[in-house]
Amino acid sequence: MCSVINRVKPVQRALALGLRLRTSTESLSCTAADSRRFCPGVRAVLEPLQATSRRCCSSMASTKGLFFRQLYELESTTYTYLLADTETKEAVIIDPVLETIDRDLKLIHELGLNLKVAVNTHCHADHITSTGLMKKRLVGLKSAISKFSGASADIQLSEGDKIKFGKQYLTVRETPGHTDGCVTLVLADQSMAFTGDALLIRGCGRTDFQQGCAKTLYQSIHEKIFTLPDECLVYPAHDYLGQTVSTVGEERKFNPRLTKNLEEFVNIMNNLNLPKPHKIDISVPANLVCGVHEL
Ligand SMILES: N[C@@H](CCC(=O)N[C@@H](CSS)C(=O)NCC(=O)O)C(=O)O
Ligand SMILES: [Fe+2]
Repeated sequence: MCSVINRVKPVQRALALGLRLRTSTESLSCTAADSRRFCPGVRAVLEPLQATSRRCCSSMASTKGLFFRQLYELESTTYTYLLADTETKEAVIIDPVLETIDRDLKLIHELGLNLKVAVNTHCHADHITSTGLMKKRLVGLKSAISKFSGASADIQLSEGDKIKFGKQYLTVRETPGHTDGCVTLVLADQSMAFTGDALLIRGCGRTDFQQGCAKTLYQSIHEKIFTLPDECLVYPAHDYLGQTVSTVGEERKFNPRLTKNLEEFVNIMNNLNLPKPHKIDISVPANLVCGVHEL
């Protein structure tokens, strides 16, 4: 019994801290097999942890028929997400970065995917999107961004729109506050939310440029993201501490900014005193035209 408790406690600690667990097969599979032999009290602790571990693997999908991959761009610390219908091979890419276009297109080609839409969660200030260049390289690809972003794209998104790929789709939830044109993209079964720079893991997007507004961001996150199921996985556009994924439940409980009341939140956001993103002056104008100067 003691040795079992000793194995469970680090897992609980890791979950409480929001750290990524290794996959169930690596860290919990033997205990899953063993768990049937444990007393009900131990099983009650262990089994939800095994389920969470399976769900929290940052690059796997638990939705049937969904391919999912989290990709990373080193310089701007950006996460790009590739999702596809495993049957039809239709795919969507979220927040692709210019520097990693060759890597992303190679992967799409190797996997035999038919990329339908390249979507930006907002007009990024810290890096240049690859959506415009991708359109030049992939026939039929459409770019998408919020109609409130001020940026040009083939598809101007607004609240409730669906981005379809095969039998799967993402629903658009407008989550302004970091910028006017920020959207969160939610998978049909609400198991995953791509929050851009609105909600970050244990943080949130800054509100001191690009029409940022702390009050608006607070309302967006509480009304449009924290109303999703607790188990919904949160995939942000950036993480500066190496964290890859969180959940709505975790962020509701542990996010040091969003657990405050509105007044305290506004005060925190108005006193972040962050330096401007070093590429802001080239990124914003470029991203207003999908990262290229003619579409
Ligand atoms: N050092 C980076 C920029 C870092 C930064 O400002 N990140 C933004 C998201 S990208 S617009 C942000 O909202 N950060 C919130 C925070 O609390 O860190 C660079 O020079 O590019
Ligand atoms: Fe941003």
